[in-house]
This record gives sequence, structure tokens and C-alpha cells, in this order.
Amino acid sequence: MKFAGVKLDEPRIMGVINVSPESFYKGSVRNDEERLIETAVRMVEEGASFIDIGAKSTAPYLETQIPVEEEIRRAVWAIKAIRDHIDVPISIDTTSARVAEEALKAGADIINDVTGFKGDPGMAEVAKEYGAPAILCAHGEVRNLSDPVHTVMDFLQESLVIAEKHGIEDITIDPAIGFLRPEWPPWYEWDSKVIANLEALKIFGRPILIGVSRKSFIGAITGRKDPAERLPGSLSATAVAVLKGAHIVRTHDVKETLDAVKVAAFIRRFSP
Ligand SMILES: Nc1nc2c(c(=O)[nH]1)N=C(COP(=O)(O)OP(=O)(O)O)CN2
Ligand SMILES: Nc1ccc(C(=O)O)cc1
Repeated sequence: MKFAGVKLDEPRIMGVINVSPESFYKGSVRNDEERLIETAVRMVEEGASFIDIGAKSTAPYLETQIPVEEEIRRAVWAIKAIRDHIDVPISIDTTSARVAEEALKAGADIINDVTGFKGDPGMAEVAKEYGAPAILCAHGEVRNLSDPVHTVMDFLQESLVIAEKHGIEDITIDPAIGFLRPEWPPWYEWDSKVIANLEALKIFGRPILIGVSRKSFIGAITGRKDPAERLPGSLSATAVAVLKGAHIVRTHDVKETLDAVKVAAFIRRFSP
């Protein structure tokens, strides 16, 4: 299996850099060019196979609205700055087709759309026009409260239909940890059920990407309010996700996560 030209014979790491000061984990934010380049280069040296650039937070519990022009300015600045310093594919984490298009023009390779082609009707068109691989997250209004796994699968199926209609083949699916928050069950239970049953997504025959890094479900389980204190919890969730079949792990902490991934993948070899 491959995604964006990267072989997925072993689990890969996607390093996250945000150029959005409002992002939920302040340690992920870079707004100085030198530090931005240094971080991207270090992440690749530490073993990242992809770099994800976010120019606007999508945290469902934060006030994150900014003008699209500002998101474009941040995204284009960051991608131009790092493009010639690293040799791995760069994804643009955006729900806006205009931002995606400008980012691809600036040198990004992959569209990372947390609305799974359902937010901006122009997004699949842009992916098609630029031949861009895409990461599609499970997205929609939760109706079946008792079955997180099948809800996620239904949402992903809808996104895959949109991709297929546009002839977009190179797709990675993502269960959108932290994004789906019905009134009940509590979201940390929802996220835990999805991770515990991640292998169900293998039926799509697509690469599976997961982002658990420092997220609020880890805070809820451990009592760690500050995302800066959630690395051990993130590594634990990462190990479970790899054991259950994740191909790509999206993280703020490349070095530590790669060790967790390697150990989980090695142990997985001997699982029944
Ligand atoms: N495909 C995918 N994309 C994502 C995911 C995720 O799980 N999967 N999580 C995010 C949250 O992390 P980030 O550090 O970017 O937070 P922010 O939205 O506050 O910037 C943002 N983007
Ligand atoms: N964009 C996101 C940022 C953070 C979280 C989370 O903390 O659960 C979820 C989504």
C-alpha cells in the first residue's frame, strides 16, 4: 500500500506544524521563519514521512474563525518557507478549497480535509484539478449515538463516493478523533471506542491515518488539562492505534511517537 508515493509497509509518521496561534497545543505553533524551517527539518531527520501544515485551528471547542485571506497568507508563507528544505510530501490541513489551491500552488502535495470533501463543494474539484492525494476525515451529523464505529464508517463511505465521482484515487481515510462530539456518549468514550475498533476500517482497503496527539480525550482520561502534559497518554493511544492497524500517525512529537510506533508494530507481528 502507498499514499502520495510513500510506501506504507511499515507505519509512518506525519509531523504537525501549525502556523495558527489559536491552535489548541501552543507547542505546535511556529510564527518565525527560522524556527519553522528548523522544526520541519528536525521532524524529517527524526523520521517523519510527511509534514502537515495547519494555518487555522479546527478544534471544535475553541473560537477559531479567521478570514480566509489570513489563512491563505499563513499557509502560503509556511509552505514556501519549508518546501525547499525537506524532501517529504507536505499536506495542507484545511477545509477551504481556496486555501488548498493556493497551498498546492505554493508547493504542497496533499490535501488534508477534516470535513472529508463535505465542507467546501470546491474541494474535490481542486484535488482533481491538481491531481492531489487527499486525507479524508469522517465528518457529518451524528445520528446513531450508540455505534461510533459504524457512524465513522458511514461518514467515510460518503466521502469515498465523492472522491470516486471526481476520479480521485489516492485517498487515506481518518476516523477524526476529537471531532465528532454528540451530546452522548461523552466524546472521550466515543474516541476510545473508535480507536479500540480501528481495525474495522480495514474493510475500505485504504490507508488509515489517525491523529490522537495531545487531544482532549487524553486530557479527560488522565485529568491532564494542559495539552503540554499529554505526551505519555498520546503515546499509549498511538500504540493501540498501530496495533489495530493504523498506517500513518499524525503527531506533534515525531521522535517519541516513532519509538512508540516501532515497538507497537514489532509486537503486532506476533499477534494472532
Ligand atoms: N486528518 C486529520 N487532520 C487533523 C487532525 C486529525 O486527527 N486528522 N487533528 C487535528 C488537531 O490537531 P492540531 O494540532 O492541528 O490542532 P488545531 O486544529 O487546534 O490546530 C487537525 N487536523
Ligand atoms: N482540531 C482539533 C483539535 C483538538 C481536538 C481535541 O483536543 O480533541 C480535536 C480536534
